[in-house]
Amino acid sequence: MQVMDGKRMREADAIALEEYQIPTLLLMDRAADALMKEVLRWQVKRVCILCGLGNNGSDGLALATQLQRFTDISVSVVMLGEGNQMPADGQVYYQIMRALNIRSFIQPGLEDLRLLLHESELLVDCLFGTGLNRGIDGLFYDVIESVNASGKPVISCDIPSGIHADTGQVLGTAVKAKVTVTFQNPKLGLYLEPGSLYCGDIVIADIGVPNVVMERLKSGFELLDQELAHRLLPPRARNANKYTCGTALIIGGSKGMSGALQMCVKACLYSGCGLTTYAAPACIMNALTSSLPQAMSIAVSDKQGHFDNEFCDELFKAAQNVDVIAFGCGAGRSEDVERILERLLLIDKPLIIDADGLWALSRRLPLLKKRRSATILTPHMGEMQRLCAVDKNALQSDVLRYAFDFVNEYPVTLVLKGMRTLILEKGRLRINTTGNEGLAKGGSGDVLCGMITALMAQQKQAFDAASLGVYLHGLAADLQSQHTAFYAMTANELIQGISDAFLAAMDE
Ligand SMILES: NC(=O)C1=CN([C@@H]2O[C@H](COP(=O)(O)OP(=O)(O)OC[C@H]3O[C@@H](n4cnc5c(N)ncnc54)[C@H](O)[C@@H]3O)[C@@H](O)[C@H]2O)[C@@H](O)CC1
Ligand SMILES: Nc1ncnc2c1ncn2[C@@H]1O[C@H](COP(=O)(O)OP(=O)(O)O)[C@@H](O)[C@H]1O
Ligand SMILES: [K+]
Repeated sequence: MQVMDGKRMREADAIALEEYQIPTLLLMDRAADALMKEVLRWQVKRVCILCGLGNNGSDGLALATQLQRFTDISVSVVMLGEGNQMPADGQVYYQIMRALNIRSFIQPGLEDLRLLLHESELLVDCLFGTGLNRGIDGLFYDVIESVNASGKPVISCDIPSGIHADTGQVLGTAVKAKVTVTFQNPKLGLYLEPGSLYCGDIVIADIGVPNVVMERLKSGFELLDQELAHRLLPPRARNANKYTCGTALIIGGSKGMSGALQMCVKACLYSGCGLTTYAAPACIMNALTSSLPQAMSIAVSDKQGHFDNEFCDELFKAAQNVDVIAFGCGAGRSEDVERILERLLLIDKPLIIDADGLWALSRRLPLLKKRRSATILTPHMGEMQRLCAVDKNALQSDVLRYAFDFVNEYPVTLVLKGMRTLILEKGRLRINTTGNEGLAKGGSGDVLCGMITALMAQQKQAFDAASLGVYLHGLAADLQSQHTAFYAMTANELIQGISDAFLAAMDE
């Protein structure tokens, strides 16, 4: 499923009209059908629809007429301007609404509005959609604040009003919805923070723009959902052997951080890698070997609890002989760790860099340009800030631009971790749909690194391996959360959930 920006959605509507003779009015009727379906699920008797002055508001008027014609729900409409200020299609529904005697309030005072919201059981937010293009103020601001203060459940039409469709930013204020019914294709802003925190559950409704139109408008943005994940699963032949399933070397750990490496290796073992070897400083080997009997190990002499670069010959020899290398989990920060990363970057093998490996990389970014094999980076927002050398606010307010700038400059697959993890390569973006707040604990990222390493060893396509790893990691958390409280979830539970995640993804 493609994810769209506002500009492409407008183009889609225009092409539907001009080349396929599909009038906007028909699309609006379908949009209103989809909204009505959602309203009916709430089993309420009194609904208030708040309408702005564009097509989003017109969808709201269309919904009002449908609810009046097809249900016994009592409908009230709040309009933030006169009927003749609406677009032509909206005026059609406005006239029907008048003829049907639907209760409507044009620019009501705030006290009246609050009373109306209070007596309603469900609100439908049709103030702004993809046309929002400046900060919200004046009456619109007060209305949105009143909607949020009412405590009533809200269904947003297309996108919560106040959220920018392309960036997910709040322009002044925004409606907090329980559900967003988004039309044709989901909008970027529904998945980027903070928009992702305002939209509630997302329902995607086909309103009848022909598929050929949407395919023509290739955005390069894709929703990482069950359908896609299923397609990305690496085949496992009946006559597979440990070598055909890929070999991986995972390098990491340091004094006090053996757990990070252990989680990463375990996740790799649980995710289908044929042969997994890990390399760690000798001082933590005892802590690892008994808990990782299925993996092979290389002990490297240590220097104050970290790898000693002088004694890494066996490690680099092994690195030459595996399909994939992962570096960083729990490796700590030292000059030797930086040296080791430098040497790994020169090896012509796929390389996954995580955690402290990303710290070392941030001081040696130009080396990425010399890479001849795939490189996957898995930063969280803090690590991304360091890689881009920007402050938190700048990154958060325009995360996609920074992420695309990065992959345009460096030949990498970028896994930008967060509530909705983003996977990027030049010109391509996938947005993950799995995962939950149970993952907000140390160790979750190490598990992800191990899973991506295993999938890379098996299918060798960095963008796909990274995407599938992110999807399954979130799905493992979602499935585990059916019987484990978010509070109680640790990397152990997550690893235990990997098998169920694979089974679910294998389901057609
Ligand atoms: N165009 C089409 O063919 C269809 C559009 N649809 C709906 O139309 C929406 C997009 O419609 P529009 O492009 O008319 O845009 P909107 O309905 O989002 O609103 C745009 C109007 O609000 C004004 N505006 C923008 N920001 C403002 C602000 N901060 N304060 C006050 N006024 C502001 C604009 O100048 C414009 O007049 C979609 O989200 C979707 O809900 C659907 O009806 C399906 C068909
Ligand atoms: N609230 C959340 N919702 C969804 N996923 C989350 C949430 N919090 C954390 N995660 C996921 O958990 C992982 C955490 O990674 P990271 O911050 O590197 O953890 P660690 O410190 O354990 O390595 C990422 O994959 C991230 O997407
Ligand atoms: K809206």
